Amino acid sequence: MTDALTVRLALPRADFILDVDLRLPASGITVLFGRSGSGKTSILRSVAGLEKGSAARIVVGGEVWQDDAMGVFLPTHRRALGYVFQEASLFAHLDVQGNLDYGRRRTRAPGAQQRLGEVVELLGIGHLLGRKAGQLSGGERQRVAIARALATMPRLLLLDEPLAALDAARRQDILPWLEKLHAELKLPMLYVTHSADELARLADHVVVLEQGRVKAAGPVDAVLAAIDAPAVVGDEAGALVHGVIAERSEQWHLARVDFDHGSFWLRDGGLALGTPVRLRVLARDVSLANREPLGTSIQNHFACVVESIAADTHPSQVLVRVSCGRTALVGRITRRALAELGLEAGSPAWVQVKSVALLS
Ligand SMILES: Nc1ncnc2c1ncn2[C@@H]1O[C@H](COP(=O)(O)OP(=O)(O)OP(=O)(O)O)[C@@H](O)[C@H]1O
Repeated sequence: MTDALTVRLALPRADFILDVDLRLPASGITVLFGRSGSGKTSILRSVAGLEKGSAARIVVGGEVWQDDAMGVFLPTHRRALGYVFQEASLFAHLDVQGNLDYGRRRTRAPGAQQRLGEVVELLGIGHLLGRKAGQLSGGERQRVAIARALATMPRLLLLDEPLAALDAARRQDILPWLEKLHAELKLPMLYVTHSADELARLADHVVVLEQGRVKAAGPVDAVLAAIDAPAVVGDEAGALVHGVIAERSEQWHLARVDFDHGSFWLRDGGLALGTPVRLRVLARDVSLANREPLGTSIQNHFACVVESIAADTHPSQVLVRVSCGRTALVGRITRRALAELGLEAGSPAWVQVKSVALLS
C-alpha cells in the first residue's frame, strides 16, 4: 500500500492520552471505529489543525502539515482538507449554488469550477441548486455539505459521523451516494462512525480505537474476520466477502455471486452481471458441520478449514474462523457443538450460510 497519510499523535484528553501512530492508504475510505469517547473526533480535529497541545506529525501526500518536533504547524486554512460534520452547517440565507460557490472560492486550485460540476453530478444535487438551504431534507443537506467540501479540491476528506443525525430511512438513502463517491474518487477519506453497518459497507481500511489507543488496524476484511480482538461484537459480528454478480435466475428471482472459493445464491436485487459486490455474512448466520450437509434448505455451503477458535461474549458460545480459499468466514456455535463435532484448528469443516446481506 502506498501511504498517503501519516497521523502520529500524543494528545492529552480528560481520561487518557490519545496515542496513535497511523500510516494510512493513499486512496479509499479509512474508517475510524470505536465507542463514544474513544478518541475518533479528536483524531480528525488534530488532522485539521484544530487541537492545540498535541505532539503530532501529520503528513498528507508527502506534504508535512504538522511536525511539532520540527516546529512545523500549518494553520487549518492552509491544509487542503474538506470537513463534513454530523449536522451540515450550510448558510441558511444562501441557496445550494451559493453554498457550493462559497466552498469553491476557498481554493485557488485550477479546475475548481469543473470539479464543482463533477461533484454536483456525482452527488445528484443538480436539481437542488436553486433551493434555499433551509428547504432541504437532512439527507440532501448532507449531500450538499459533502459537495461543498469537495469543491475546495481537498487532498483529504474528513467525515465525522455524517449520517448520525439522520433517521434510518434517510441513512439508507444516502449510503448509495457515499458508495458512489467511494467508487469514483481517488481521494483518501477519514470517516468516523460507530455503526457496524457503515463500517462494513464503506470501509477499505479500518482503525479500531479504544480509550485513545489503536486496538486493531488493517484492511476491512481482515479486521472484521479477526476473532481474538473483535472490532464488532454481538449480533453484528461477521465477515465480509468480495464477489461479483455471475448469474441471475429469473425463474427463482435469485442472483449468483461468485467469490474465490465458490458462489452464494441470494435474492436478486437487479444488479447487472459483472457488478462487483460486497456481502456481509454475520457469524450468527453461519453454522458448521463435519461432513457435507445434504437434504437441507440452506443452499449456500462450502468445504473450508477451521483456522482458529476464540471465546465469544457468552461462555456457552465460541467464534470459529474458517478459511474458504482466501476468504475468511466467522461462525458462532455453542461450545457443546464444537466438542461434539470435534472441531479444532486445522480441521476440515463444512460451512453453511443461512443468510447473506448484499451491501453494494
Ligand atoms: N478539549 C478536550 N480536552 C480534554 N478532553 C477532551 C477534549 N475534547 C474531548 N475530550 C475527551 O476526550 C475523549 C475522546 O473524545 P472524542 O470526541 O475524540 O471521542 P469520539 O470517539 O469521537 O466520541 P463520540 O463518538 O462520542 O463523538 C472523551 O473522553 C472526551 O470527553
